[in-house]
Amino acid sequence: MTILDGKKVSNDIKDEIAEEVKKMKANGEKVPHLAAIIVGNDGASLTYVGSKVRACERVGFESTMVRLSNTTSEIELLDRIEELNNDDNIDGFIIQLPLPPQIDTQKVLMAVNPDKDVDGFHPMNFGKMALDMSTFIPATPFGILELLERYNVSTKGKHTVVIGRSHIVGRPMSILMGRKGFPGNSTVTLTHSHTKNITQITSQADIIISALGVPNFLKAEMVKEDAVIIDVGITRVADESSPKGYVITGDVDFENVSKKASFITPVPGGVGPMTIAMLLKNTLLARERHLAR
Ligand SMILES: Nc1nc(=O)c2c([nH]1)NC[C@@H]1CN(c3ccc(C(=O)N[C@@H](CCC(=O)O)C(=O)O)cc3)C=[N+]21
Repeated sequence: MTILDGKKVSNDIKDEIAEEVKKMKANGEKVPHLAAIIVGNDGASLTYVGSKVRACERVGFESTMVRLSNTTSEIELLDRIEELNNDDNIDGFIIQLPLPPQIDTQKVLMAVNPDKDVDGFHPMNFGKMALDMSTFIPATPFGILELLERYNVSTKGKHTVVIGRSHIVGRPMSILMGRKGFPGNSTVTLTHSHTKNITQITSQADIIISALGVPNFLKAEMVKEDAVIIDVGITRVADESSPKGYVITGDVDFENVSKKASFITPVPGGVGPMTIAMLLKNTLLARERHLAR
């Protein structure tokens, strides 16, 4: 069994990006600048955006965090997006999800200039991804592909089962694993809340990508020997014995499933850190595209 060490790989990627930034600086070029809009005070969202800002500092990017109150109207948010779209200093930006209920998420994501959409959530970029055109690939799926690639995990002709059809993980992942090339060429099954007899499906899988958000959902009885297990779940479970008062728990019963797996991602230290590294990678790409405009 091999642990797919997202923490380590993400650090390697950050080092590679930092090298690129050094070269840009040596050439007198402006460094990439990422902005993040965060609406409200959700603890987990603030933690993630904080990690993104710190990651920018580490690789030498500029970053801007735009904090808006929980009562922000859709119009106000659209105005802020327009400002970032028109701000020549900003190469790329993200709107941290989820958004409060008074805001129509799809409408907001459609307002982002596709050339600055480093999350890859705009329908134009999602469509390009589905059509194998060059674009921003959403950071979490992109991170999973990168992990599979760097550990040379074989995907061709394998049966990949994706659990969860969210717009940011499950749906794009199901498209990407079935694309031509590596990592891809998989036969994909997308499962969700209406799937019947999920164990029958997961136990046939060569690769399982679980993006459900139900702690310890995937049990050893549900996976076959030597399966590849990618755990995208990151649920905070209350735990008074830990310093933060909670522990981050994945979708996978790691202790038991890891005994059967050929490769497995841990939580924390697996897919999460990769997400942040790939957001930086997309920002670097956005800087290059910006220069080309
Ligand atoms: N517009 C938008 N883009 C996103 O990419 C986005 C988002 N909204 N909303 C929420 C999800 C979630 N997400 C994570 C990023 C890093 C970790 C991460 O670094 N996790 C650490 C643990 C972090 C901790 O201690 O809380 C780990 O798994 O090792 C997790 C989750 C990005 N998301």
